[in-house]
Amino acid sequence: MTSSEKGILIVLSGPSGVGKGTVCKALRDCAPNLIYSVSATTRAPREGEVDGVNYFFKSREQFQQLIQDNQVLEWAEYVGNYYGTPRKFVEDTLNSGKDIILEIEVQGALKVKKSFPEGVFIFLLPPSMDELENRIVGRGTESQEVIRSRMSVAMDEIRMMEHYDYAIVNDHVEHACSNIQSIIVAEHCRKDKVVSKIKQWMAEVK
Ligand SMILES: Nc1nc2c(ncn2[C@@H]2O[C@H](COP(=O)(O)OP(=O)(O)O)[C@@H](O)[C@H]2O)c(=O)[nH]1
Ligand SMILES: Nc1ncnc2c1ncn2[C@@H]1O[C@H](COP(=O)(O)OP(=O)(O)O)[C@@H](O)[C@H]1O
Repeated sequence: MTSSEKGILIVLSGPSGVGKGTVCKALRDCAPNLIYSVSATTRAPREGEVDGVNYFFKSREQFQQLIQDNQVLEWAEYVGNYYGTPRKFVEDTLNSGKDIILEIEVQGALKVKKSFPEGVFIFLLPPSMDELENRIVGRGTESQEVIRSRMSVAMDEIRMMEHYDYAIVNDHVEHACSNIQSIIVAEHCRKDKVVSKIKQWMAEVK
């Protein structure tokens, strides 16, 4: 790949508890070249979460400063907290020709679509709403009240699925993972991705 070829920007969304984090973790094995964007958030860290690895944990004031300094590509408020994608890391990764995945909620994804219409937008669905609730309760990281809010947001999020290019049901993590991998492979085979290379060959033949 020449350095003039940009990487692919992949956006993965889906309701809380559907398994986005679990699938992304599994993707690290099956798609080792994929780069992960680490978001900034004002949400408190969950047990085991590490600053700079899972999120950059910020105060509300620090987050507002990031917005003011134009350092986030997009940001959104989700169930009382701010979440945003650091801009520079995404741009540098794409410019270096590497693919990057953003695991972000729907409002943010729609903002990214405006600035990166060529991005690939994937929505992760639960096998059923009951299973979604089982997963979010089973994870044991949120209070009953937060779970209720997240379940009600989930319905609105699923309605926004029409804005995405692909929908994947996370029945089994391995299936979801290999489907995402197949999408990435297919996107690399898009003719507009290879057309510049072909033009170069043609010019050399002349
Ligand atoms: N817009 C936006 N959403 C984000 C970002 N980072 C994470 N999110 C989303 O914020 C929502 C809440 O994330 P989190 O509190 O980690 O809960 P979880 O999805 O249940 O693990 C999820 O839908 C994430 O995909 C970001 O940088 N921007
Ligand atoms: N395909 C799956 N089958 C069963 N459980 C799953 C599956 N994917 C994820 N889970 C479980 O669901 C819970 C929520 O997953 P998580 O990755 O934290 O979701 P999200 O990041 O979308 O909020 C976790 O306990 C996880 O182990």
